[in-house]
Amino acid sequence: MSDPFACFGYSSSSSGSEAEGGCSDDDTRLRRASDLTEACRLKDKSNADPVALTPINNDASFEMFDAGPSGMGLRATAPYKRGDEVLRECAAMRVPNKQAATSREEAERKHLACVARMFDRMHPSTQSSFMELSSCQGGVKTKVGVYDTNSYQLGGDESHGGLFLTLARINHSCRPNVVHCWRPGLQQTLVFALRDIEIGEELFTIYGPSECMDTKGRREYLHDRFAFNCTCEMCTEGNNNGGDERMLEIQSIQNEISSLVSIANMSTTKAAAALSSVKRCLDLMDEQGIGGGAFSKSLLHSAYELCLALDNNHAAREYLSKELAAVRDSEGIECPKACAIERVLDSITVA
Ligand SMILES: C[S@@+](CC[C@H](N)C(=O)[O-])C[C@H]1O[C@@H](n2cnc3c(N)ncnc32)[C@H](O)[C@@H]1O
Repeated sequence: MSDPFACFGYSSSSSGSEAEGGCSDDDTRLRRASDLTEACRLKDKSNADPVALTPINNDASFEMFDAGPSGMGLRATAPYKRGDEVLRECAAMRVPNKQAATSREEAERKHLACVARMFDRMHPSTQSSFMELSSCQGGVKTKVGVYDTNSYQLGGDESHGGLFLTLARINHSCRPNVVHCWRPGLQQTLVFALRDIEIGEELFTIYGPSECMDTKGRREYLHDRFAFNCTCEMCTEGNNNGGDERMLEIQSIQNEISSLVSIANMSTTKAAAALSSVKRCLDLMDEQGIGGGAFSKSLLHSAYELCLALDNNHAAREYLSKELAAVRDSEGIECPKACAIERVLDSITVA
């Protein structure tokens, strides 16, 4: 899977170097305690007796169900508040993304051999859970087909991918209600609620693309990259409520903001214009239902920098506080990035 937030200078799959920065993942306070020691009991497709599927949270507040055209999915069995931790999980399999090869065929052969080797190392019960997962490659289900359909990037450098047996059951939405985040310090992927979620609501993360696109662009991207026709709420709405126009305007503002080179040395007029674009973009994201922390934190950071350039420390502080809330909600309360922002917040003087 790709990293939908990488283009914002943020990575959903990496929180950067977690060994540094004074906040250890060991003392991360969880809003929802979790432990990987017990098997979770999830319901099978027929809705018959719950079946033990994969080693995940022993207090998981979700279950697996038949989500219709998108296959199996996970839905909430308890309400979540924005920022709640939904899941944390270790990879059942890790595979390097790029291996030295002289041709595409050789690279594919090596990839296939690596997945097969890693599969052989897994416990037989993990092997069966792995083979129960879906595959976007038609015909006979293969190990590599299952891996390629369900794996996520581990970290922003994209050197390795990993397959998580429970995360793999979360379907995609272009308007997700959860966000996943690889935490190198924990060597786990964590999933957080992007907004309040009610009992019975399906959990959706975002597989990509990393930039805002209209329905046609997103559908093409998802089809090319993951071989499915997206049936999510936003794609079904299309431009009914002006969604496509909003997404294209958001994309254009994001491009404009990311092309700003040195905010610190910018003229006041330019900085003020850029700040009003950022505000417009944040409003559009809210209207489009993608205003959750994972999407907005990079823009909030730009707004903070622009306010500093405009010598408005008060507003800078407000934007940085909002960014901190967004980071905590989407990466964890005491993730290293949140700790770093806290230190900067403390250093901003307001007259
Ligand atoms: C990582 S798996 C998700 C879990 C899967 N539905 C299952 O039954 O195990 C990805 C696959 O789910 C399906 N899927 C996920 N999100 C979808 C969406 N928005 N629209 C249509 N199919 C989707 C596609 O078949 C895709 O290849």
